[in-house]
Amino acid sequence: MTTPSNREATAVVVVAAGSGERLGYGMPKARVPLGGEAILTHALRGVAAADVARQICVALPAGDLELRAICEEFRQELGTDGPLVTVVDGGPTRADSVRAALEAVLEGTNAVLVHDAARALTPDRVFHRVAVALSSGAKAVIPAIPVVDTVKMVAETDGDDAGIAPEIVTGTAPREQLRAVQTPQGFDYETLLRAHAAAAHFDDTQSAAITDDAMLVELLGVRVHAVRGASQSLKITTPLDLIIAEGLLEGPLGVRWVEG
Ligand SMILES: Nc1ccn([C@@H]2O[C@H](COP(=O)(O)OP(=O)(O)OP(=O)(O)O)[C@@H](O)[C@H]2O)c(=O)n1
Ligand SMILES: C[C@](O)(CO)[C@H](O)COP(=O)(O)O
Repeated sequence: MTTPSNREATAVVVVAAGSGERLGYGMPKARVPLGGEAILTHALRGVAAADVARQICVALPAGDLELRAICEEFRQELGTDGPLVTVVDGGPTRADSVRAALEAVLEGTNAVLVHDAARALTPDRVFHRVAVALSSGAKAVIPAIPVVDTVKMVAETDGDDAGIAPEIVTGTAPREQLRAVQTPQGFDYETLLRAHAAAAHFDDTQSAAITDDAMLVELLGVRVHAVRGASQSLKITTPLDLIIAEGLLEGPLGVRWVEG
């Protein structure tokens, strides 16, 4: 495997400030137990194991002392040799949380990987593919996997059809051109700062339409490269995802069963 060469100027931003509404545990998702430990602990271990950065900057729900304690325990677990772990208060949207963390990266940082804590089982090789592409000159890199379902566009049904079904199909997307996009997403630091600065002025509708960092960079006209992601990097969003993640951890081969 090619080794990323820019570790000393790289930071990984871990966004963990979400509320976890769809998971429905009544607590921030980063705190929800997975295999007996918090989702955030798994995510941080994955980032540290990949060893692509000198700093991990974690965005947490403001005032969440339990998650702060989890970060502190993780610092102790790493000891003095590991990356610097810093914590910031996240914001009301994912993009706000990313922005808050970007302001806290170390002087001299020129590359940032933005990672969802919710993708707690992301394997090293995905971090490496992203970091290597960045070191090779990309300004923006995302991990992506082929889409297995047929994807259609729909609209709310009106007129004569309204009594039949709530939605009507308006088109079918060409599946061979579609990819399901994951994190960590890697960026040239200045480019990502510029992209987020532009988005800070979006109205509520525009902000709601921003679902990842690469979209903001695309809006600047910067080329975004895609490397291979992994099914194992699933975003723990619903109760079913948590069951799958537990299964990955506890299965006979643990998380090692997975595809390349
Ligand atoms: N204001 C926010 C919202 C989301 N996130 C983070 O962004 C990642 C992806 O978000 P998602 O999976 O949607 O998490 P939640 O917002 O917690 O989920 P939900 O929408 O179900 O509440 C998660 O690691 C989440 O913690 C964040 O840091 N700050
Ligand atoms: C960034 C992301 O994980 C890429 O797939 C995803 O868009 C986050 O979406 P969410 O609705 O904030 O979970």
